[in-house]
Parts: sequence; structure tokens; C-alpha cells
Amino acid sequence: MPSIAYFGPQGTFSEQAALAAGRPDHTLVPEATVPEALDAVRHGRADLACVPVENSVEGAVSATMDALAVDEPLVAVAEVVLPVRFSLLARPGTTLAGIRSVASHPHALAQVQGWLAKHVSQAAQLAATSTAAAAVGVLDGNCDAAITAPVAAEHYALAVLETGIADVDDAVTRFLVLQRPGELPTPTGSDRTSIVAVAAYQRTGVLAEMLTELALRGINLSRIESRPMKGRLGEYRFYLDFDGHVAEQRVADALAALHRRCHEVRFLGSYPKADGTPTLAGTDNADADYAAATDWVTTVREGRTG
Ligand SMILES: O=C(O)C(=O)C[C@]1(C(=O)O)C=C[C@@H](O)C=C1
Repeated sequence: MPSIAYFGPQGTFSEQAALAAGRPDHTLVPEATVPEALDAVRHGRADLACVPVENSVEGAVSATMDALAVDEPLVAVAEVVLPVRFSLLARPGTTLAGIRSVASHPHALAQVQGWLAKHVSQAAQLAATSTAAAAVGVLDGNCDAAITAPVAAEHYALAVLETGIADVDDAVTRFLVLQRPGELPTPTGSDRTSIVAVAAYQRTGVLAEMLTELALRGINLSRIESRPMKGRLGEYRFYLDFDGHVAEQRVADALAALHRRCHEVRFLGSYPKADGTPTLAGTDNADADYAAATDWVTTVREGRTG
């Protein structure tokens, strides 16, 4: 039976995202960390991995960004965007006033700072590997309460002290569903392409050059992040998300240009956008425009026209 590894244990937002990915034939396999979920796919223990990539409040999930840039390449085949509101779970009988420590994933804690300051300001905040791992920590007696996904209450014998917690009402997290490189998803007209590019650092204006390759082809950039290369200061990987599918000529053309300009380009997938909004493309950049232009150059080369 095919399987999806997700950032677990049971009861995380990542599990919810894996369930929402629309693969009812896949069994769900919890992994303790994002790199382990990705490695499960790299090493053939799972067919797909579902991991968080960015949150509208806290930004990039660096564990995911870093793990996607190294080791065997994986490519995204889908994205899932979930609204993020949290529950506060504790052992039965615990009161808000009695909570001395509250644990969660750092991303989750960052999204509820206002609520914690107002309601449990006395509690020390502890980092857990995930929201559900924090719930396990409460059961194990390592902390008094956990900030979790609401669904965690169905998996762990803990009391729900509060639910619907969010400093930002409309907060969302975006997850990627990834597989080993293989057949690409069919273009839908509402697609996103993700890449990681390592620029030639010593060249002045190199980032502007890279972005110009997209802009000239009418490609809409939807996200740019940088992460350090780790070994030295001043060297970065750039993560670019942009509208369009590599099957479209303007995107293929831009990728080829980036490949020429950069030390390294890693393709992270072309996949349907979760919100279904149509691909934004400037004028004169349709496949037919590229085909007509290529035909014309051919006639010039063959001496058939001026
Ligand atoms: O711990 C979880 O439940 C996760 O799926 C991780 C994660 C994250 O990394 O941002 C996902 C969504 C929420 O924003 C908080 C935590």
C-alpha cells in the first residue's frame, strides 16, 4: 500500500495536511522530524512526505528549507494550505493558574505569544520537536501544558483547556507534498514552481540578474527566501517560488537562464497552487509566442528570411 510520511507524531498539523492532500489510498506514517519524513521518501520507506514549509505569521520553516536543499533531491507534487488555530491541552484537573510550563513547536509558540502573555504569563515556555510531541511531553510529565493542533485532543488523553487560540485570526501554514523525482504533475493553468538557487556570490547585482530572468519572461515571483550556506558568512541559497509550470516555455526558458547564471539550481517541483488562482503571466510570453519566435530564428539561420 502506498504511504505518506509526515512530520509527527500523530496529531500534528502536518498529519492534518497529509489527510487533506487527497490521497485516501495512502497510509499515514508519522516521523519525528522534518528531515526524517523527507529521508523516509529518499530511502524508499514512504512514497510521499508531507511537511510544513511556511507560516503566514512566523515565516519559513527552516528545517524544511534546509533539508530540501541537500541530499537526494525531492520534488513537490502538491501544496496544502491549512488555517492554524491552536488548543491548550493539559492533564485533567489542571487549571490555567496552575500551569508552570507550556511546550510546543517554536513556530506554534511564536503564533500565540499574545494569548500566553494574557492567560498563562507565569508559565515557562519550552520548545518541543512538534506540537503533538509537546502533548506527549505533557502525558510524560515533562511539562504542564501543550499548545497543539485541535486534532491532538483526539489522540492523547488530555483535557482541552482552551481552543481556537491564535494571535492572528487568519493565520495559515503551507505544506508541501513531496516525492522522489519522477513524472511531474500535469499543468493546470494554476501552478507554482519552486527552486533553490546558489548564486555566484562574488558578482555584483547577481540577485537582481536572477530576478530579471523571471521578470523579463512575465513570471510572477510569489516568494523569495534566503538561507545561509552554513560554512561561511555571506553565502546564501535563494529559494524562489513563482507562478507557472516547467512544461510552459517561458518557465523552462527562465530555468535554463538561471542554470547558466547560478552555481547550482535545484528544481523543487511544479505543482498546482492550493488556492487555484490562475497563473499570472505577462503579455507575449505564451507557448505560442515562444514557438513563433523560435520558428522565425530558424528561418533566419537557414537564410530563408532577413
Ligand atoms: O507541529 C506541528 O503540528 C506541525 O505540523 C509544525 C508546524 C510548523 O512547523 O509551523 C505547523 C503548523 C503550525 O504553524 C505550527 C507548527
